Amino acid sequence: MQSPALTIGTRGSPLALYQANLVQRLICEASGRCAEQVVIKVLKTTGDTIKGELKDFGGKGLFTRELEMALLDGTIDLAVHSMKDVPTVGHEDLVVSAILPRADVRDAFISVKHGSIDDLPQGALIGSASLRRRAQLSAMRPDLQFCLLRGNVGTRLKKLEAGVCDATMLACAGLRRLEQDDRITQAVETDMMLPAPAQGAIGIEVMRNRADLTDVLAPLNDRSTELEITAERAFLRALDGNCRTPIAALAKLDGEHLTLRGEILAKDGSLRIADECVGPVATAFDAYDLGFKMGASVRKQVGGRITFDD
Ligand SMILES: NCc1[nH]cc(CCC(=O)O)c1CC(=O)O
Repeated sequence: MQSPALTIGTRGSPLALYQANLVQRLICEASGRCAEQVVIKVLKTTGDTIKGELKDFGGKGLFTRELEMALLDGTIDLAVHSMKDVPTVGHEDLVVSAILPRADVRDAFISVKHGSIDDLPQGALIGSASLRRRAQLSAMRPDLQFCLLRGNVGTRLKKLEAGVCDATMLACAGLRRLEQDDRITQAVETDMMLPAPAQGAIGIEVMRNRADLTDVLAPLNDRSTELEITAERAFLRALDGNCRTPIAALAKLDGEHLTLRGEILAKDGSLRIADECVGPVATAFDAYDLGFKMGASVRKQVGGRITFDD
């Protein structure tokens, strides 16, 4: 008997569409379904229609909320997300049930005139809406100035070329997926700039009660990436639920051991508290525990020195 068609919900940006197409292809390969049995449905999300600063719109779940509503009302069977955009506290009826192998986790520095962050002239203008990137750059270079550079990756690169700002920062992973990685001026090493929790990872969210999808999705899950981003997101969860605080985290699984690095910064970069820990991790629970404990410990170290908006 032929199984009913599965519907993948996605945002309409080129990056989201690429990611949905990738998931469609992987599901077909793993389950032997043909492409007609796995259809892609494009949904508009709030994050795609607003123009101002993300944090002014209650940043939480901006890019994922509509897809989650569509999962809950049965419009779609699977939602494909950049895990970086997925809030750490989710709906109780939903679950992220597969994480694809992670791409390049680094941030990319992109500029027409300047070869690297270190080469930027005094007072250079950086186009970025990301609180984390602004804070990290300010910590390195307090002279830098910032402006908003919103829109999808293509739009941002066009604005940069038009001279709206001196440089911008984007995730290497997204640029690679859009075959725009030849635009990367400097792939910034993670010891210079720690990425956002879950940067570079794609996740597939479904209704928790869809046991029928377990067999379809299990082959797509990458265990190392799953454990790494679980620790990173637990660190984030212990510190902030609103994506209004500059927080970075990166975990690396090496055999049975997970190394987690994390940091929180004041928005203007004037204070940066970083931590690192290593522990044996066999399950996602272990990874969560390790991340959450480090987050709680950093929260203590912060004391009252950084304002949390939650
Ligand atoms: N917040 C937008 C967003 N969500 C995921 C990515 C890139 C791909 C990824 O990190 O998986 C981007 C753009 C960017 O930061 O450059």
